[in-house]
Order: sequence, then C-alpha cells, then structure tokens
Amino acid sequence: RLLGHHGASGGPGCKWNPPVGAEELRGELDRFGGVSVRLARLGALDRLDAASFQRGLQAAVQRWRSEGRIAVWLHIPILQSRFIAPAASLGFCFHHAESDSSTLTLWLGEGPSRLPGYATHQVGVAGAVFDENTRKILVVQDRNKLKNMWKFPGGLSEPGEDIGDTAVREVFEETGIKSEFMSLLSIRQQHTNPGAFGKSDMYIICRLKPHSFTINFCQHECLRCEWMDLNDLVKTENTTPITSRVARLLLYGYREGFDKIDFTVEELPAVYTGLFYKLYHKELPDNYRTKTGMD
Ligand SMILES: NC(=O)C1=CN([C@@H]2O[C@H](COP(=O)(O)OP(=O)(O)OC[C@H]3O[C@@H](n4cnc5c(N)ncnc54)[C@H](O)[C@@H]3O)[C@@H](O)[C@H]2O)C=CC1
Ligand SMILES: [Mg+2]
Repeated sequence: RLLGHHGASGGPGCKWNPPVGAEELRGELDRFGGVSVRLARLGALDRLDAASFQRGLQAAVQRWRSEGRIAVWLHIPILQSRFIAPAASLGFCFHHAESDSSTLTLWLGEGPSRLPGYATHQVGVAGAVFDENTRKILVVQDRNKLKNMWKFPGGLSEPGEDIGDTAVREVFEETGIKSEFMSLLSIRQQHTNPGAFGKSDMYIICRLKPHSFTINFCQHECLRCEWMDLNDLVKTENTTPITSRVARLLLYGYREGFDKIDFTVEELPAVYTGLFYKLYHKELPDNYRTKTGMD
C-alpha cells in the first residue's frame, strides 16, 4: 500500500527555491516504515539558517511522502534548537525531550497518528521495613508536608533502576537503615499528579527486611523517624490511607504467612532482545513450575 501520493514532485515554489540542505536531510528507515533523521549525524548544518532548513525539510517531507513513509522522527540536538520552529511550522510536534536533545514527529500515514507516545508515568517506591522479631515497622514524617503524617520512607526511581533497589536505596538515604528486598506489596496509580509534572504517578510499596537498626535520618527530607509497633501504625489516625492499608496487609501477612501478601521477584530472559527482566507475582507452587508437573 502506497500512502500519500499527492504532492510528490515539487510544488510551484520548488523550482525557484532549490531545497537547500535537502541532500543532507537523509534518514534511516525503521521497521514500521517511518524515517528517522538525526541532525547530530548530518554535517553541514552549522551554517544552515532556519529558513533554508525549513525549505530543505519541506522538500524532504514531500519526498518521504511520495516514497510512502508513514512518519518522520526528527532528532534535534539542543544546540540546533533553531530548527524546531521551522519543523513545527511544517506540522511536526514534540514527541519527547532529553537533557541534550529533542525529538519531533510528523505522521504521514493515513488517518490519525498511530505513533506511540512517550513516558506516561513517574515511578515512586517506598520500603515497608518490617522486623518480624520485634514486630516493628520503620516510619517517617516528611519535613516538607503541611500535615505530619507517618508514612514509609521512599522516593522516585532512577532511570534503569529496579524497584527493589529504589526501595533499599531510598530507605537508606532517608533513614540510615540497611535492608533487603523481600517482596512487592501494593501498587497505586494516580493520574494528573501535581508532583509528576501532570503525568501519572505509580507508587509501589515493597516489603523489606532490616539488616541494621540504628536510625540516622536525613534532616532535609524527614522530620521524625522511628521504629513503630505494627499494631500502633494500624491504629493511628495520623497516617495516610495507603500507609494504613498496607500496615493492615503486613499485619495479615505476619499472622497468616507472608505468602498470602507477597509478590516475589524472579529474573527471566527476554525472548527477542536477549535482555533480562524482573517478573513479580505470587509464589507459584513447584509442581506448577514445570510443564511435566501439570499433568
Ligand atoms: N501516601 C504516601 O505515603 C505518599 C506517597 N508519595 C509517593 O512517593 C513518591 C515520591 O516520593 P518522594 O519522597 O516525594 O520522592 P523523593 O524521596 O525522591 O524526594 C524528592 C525530592 O525532590 C524534592 N522536590 C520535589 N519537587 C521539587 C521541586 N519542584 N523543587 C525542588 N525540589 C523538589 C523534594 O524536596 C525531595 O527532596 C511518589 O510516587 C508519590 O506518589 C508521596 C507522598 C505521600
Ligand atoms: Mg522521599
């Protein structure tokens, strides 16, 4: 199927405005039929002004259309940001930006754009550090909050960081307590979160096992930090609904067995990419783990 035949070879303006820089605007084809142009990889753009770039891009877009490309991905290094406005005037929109570049897209296919969006969520992770021997749980009060409610220490995940590693790192940074990841207990999803720049927030609580007990809390982020009896956290009014709920969940797990509440983790190989990933779920009994055990 050929898309967008129209306007293939030069409109009226083209003869008199040779597409300056059009030769340079070469892209790579992706497996979906889109073309990706990385300005950082193209030479001779330093002396190109915005108007010439726009003419060159317009001619290139016409060419890509005639070749049936479904989309254009335009990667612009931050120092070449003068090319953003000309691209936008040809219909390009921001797809995303990183610290040193932005990526704009133009959909050329039929109907509305089917290009995937960019990041949708921020991920926050808290650690519920529970000591089974003393039945105590580690809680903090935020310094920067209007109401000083007890909550689990935690914070935002860094790019490429495992959920459990975020929990352990944040707990240590905020309280000085060393701990080990045991399981995932809950996931909260909230949209248009003010702290997530209007994106959605995914807040994950992990069960951690303490390896040290002397509190040395971060004065910047925390006002108070203590080991609290789990029953007291379950009963207190001075906490958030999510903390209260997870405290009840922990009490249930403590009494009836943590396998009732734990999503444990396992690392598995990805089929196509050769990468590895972490899979979290309730414990699978041994006889369900192998195909032969199923009959
Ligand atoms: N119910 C609960 O127990 C609560 C859960 N959460 C969740 O925790 C996660 C975030 O945890 P945090 O402890 O907030 O992250 P965090 O531990 O990574 O700390 C964020 C840091 O960034 C600073 N910061 C944030 N916005 C700033 C700005 N505009 N300018 C300057 N500094 C700024 C804060 O002061 C803080 O030091 C989210 O997923 C959130 O939904 C947050 C509050 C309460
Ligand atoms: Mg925090």
